[in-house]
Amino acid sequence: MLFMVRMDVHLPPEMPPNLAQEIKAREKAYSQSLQREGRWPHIWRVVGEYSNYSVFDVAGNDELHDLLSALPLFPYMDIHVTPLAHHPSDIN
Ligand SMILES: O=C(O)CC1=CCC(=O)O1
Repeated sequence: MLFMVRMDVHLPPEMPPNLAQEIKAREKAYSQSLQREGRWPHIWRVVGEYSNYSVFDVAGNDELHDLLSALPLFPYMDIHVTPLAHHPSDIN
C-alpha cells in the first residue's frame, strides 16, 4: 500500500545543538536504510519549511505506524498520513 506522509519538524529551541545534530544524523541513516529497502521511495522538502512530503510503500497501517514511530525525530514531528489508491485515469 502507498501512503503520502507529511512531516513537520519542531525541534525545541532549547535543545542543545549537538543533540539536535545527533538526532538528525540518526534520522538520516534510518531514512536512507528504508529508502534502500524500497519502503520509503520518495522524500521531498517543502520549500521554505522544515517539513517534507514522503511516499511510503508498505504492507499496511501497522507497518507504517511502526516505521514512523521509530523515527528518531518522531517525538518532535507532527505527522499527517494520507492513504493512496489507484486513480482510474492513471495510464500506468
Ligand atoms: O528533515 C526532515 O524533513 C525530517 C526527515 C525525515 C527523514 C530525514 O532524513 O529527515
